[in-house]
Amino acid sequence: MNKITRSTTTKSKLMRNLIQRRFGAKASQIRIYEVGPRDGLQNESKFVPTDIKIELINKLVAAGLKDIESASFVSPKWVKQMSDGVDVMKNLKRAPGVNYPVLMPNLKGYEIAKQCNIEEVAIFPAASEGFSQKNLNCSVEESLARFKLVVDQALTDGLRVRGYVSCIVGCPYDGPVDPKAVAKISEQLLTMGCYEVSLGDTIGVGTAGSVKKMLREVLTVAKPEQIALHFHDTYGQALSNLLAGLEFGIKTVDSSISGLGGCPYARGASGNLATEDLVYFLYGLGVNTNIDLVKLIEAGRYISNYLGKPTDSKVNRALGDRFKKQEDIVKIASCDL
Ligand SMILES: CC(C)(COP(=O)([O-])OP(=O)([O-])OC[C@H]1O[C@@H](n2cnc3c(N)ncnc32)[C@H](O)[C@@H]1OP(=O)([O-])[O-])[C@@H](O)C(=O)NCCC(=O)NCCSC(=O)C[C@@](C)(O)CC(=O)[O-]
Repeated sequence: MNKITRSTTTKSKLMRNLIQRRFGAKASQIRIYEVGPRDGLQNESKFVPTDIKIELINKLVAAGLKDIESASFVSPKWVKQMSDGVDVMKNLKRAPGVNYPVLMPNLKGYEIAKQCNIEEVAIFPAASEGFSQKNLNCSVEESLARFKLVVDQALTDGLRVRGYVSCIVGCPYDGPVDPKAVAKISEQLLTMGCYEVSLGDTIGVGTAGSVKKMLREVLTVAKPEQIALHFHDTYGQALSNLLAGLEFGIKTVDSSISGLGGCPYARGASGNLATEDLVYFLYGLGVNTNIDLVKLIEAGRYISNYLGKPTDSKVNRALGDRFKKQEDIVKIASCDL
C-alpha cells in the first residue's frame, strides 16, 4: 500500500470512529424521508402536470430514496397544486421496498386517499394557534380532534401514521414558540398512535441553540427513534440544526429535492433542506446513505428545469455536470481527494 492510500484509509477509519463516538454506532442507518413531491411542489404557483410529478417521484426512486411523500389530499380550494393526488397515486407504478406516504388534514382527505392503495398517511397539527388558524382554518385543539379521527381510521385499516408538528421554533403569526407546546403536541400524536413525529421548522428561523432547547423538551416525552427533523432553510441554518439534532441520536431526516418547498400559508417560509445537500453532508460524515448523488442531482435538475428556475441546492449547483460517477463525488465529500 503506498503512502497516499495508507493515509487516506487511516483518515476514513478515523472519520468512522469519530462518527460512531459522536452519533452512536448506528449513525450509518440515517433514514432520509423525501418530501419534494409534496412539500416541495405545494408552494409552486405554476401547476405541475401529473406526469411530471410521477416522473419526479420515479427519478427519486431511481436515485435510491425509500420514503417519498408523494401527494397531499387537502382541499383543492386551499392548495390547487395538490389537487391531482388521486391521479398521481393511481398512475404511479410502485417500486418494491419504497414507501409512498401521503398527507391529509381531515377524514375527507383520508377517504379520498384510501381509494389509491396507500400504506402510510401523514397528519400535520401545529404548535402555534396563529399558524393552525391560517393553515387549517381551526384551532390546534380542533385540529387534533379531526386528526384523531384520521388516525383511528387509518390504524383500523392497518396503515401507518406519521405526525408532523409545524412551527416548532417560531410561528409567522405568533412569534417564538414555547418548546413545552411542541413537546405537548408531540406526546399527543404519539399517544394517538403515530409511529413517528416529524418536527417542522416551518419558517426556518431555528438555530442550533433554539433547536437543541426544543429537542431537550421533546425528548422528555419521546424517544429519539420516534422523532424526525424537518428543517426549512430560510435562514441557511438547516444543516447546522440537523447536526445539533443528530447529537441527540435522531436518525430520520426530511429533505426536499433541489431545496424546493414551503407552505403557502406560512408567510416568509422558503424551501426545505435540499436532499442533494443532505446526502453530500452525510457522505462527508462517513454515513453511507446508499443514495446515488449523480442520479439525485439529475432529479433536481429535472424538476428545476421544468419549473424554469435555478436549483436551490448548493451541492447541485457546485457539482452540476462535472461528475458522472458517484465515487468521485463521495471522495470530495469525505475529503479523500
Ligand atoms: C383543513 C381545510 C380543508 C379546512 O378548510 P375549510 O375551508 O375550513 O374546510 P371545509 O370543510 O369548509 O371545506 C371547504 C371545501 O373543501 C372541501 N374539502 C375539505 N377537505 C377536503 C379534502 N381533504 N380533500 C378535498 N376536498 C376537501 C370541502 O368539501 C369544501 O368543498 P365545497 O363544499 O366548498 O365544494 C383546509 O384548511 C386545508 O385543506 N388546509 C390544508 C393547507 C395545506 O395543505 N397546507 C400545506 C401543508 S402543511 C405544511 O406544509 C407543513 C409541513 C407538514 O410540511 C411541516 C412543516 O414544514 O412545518
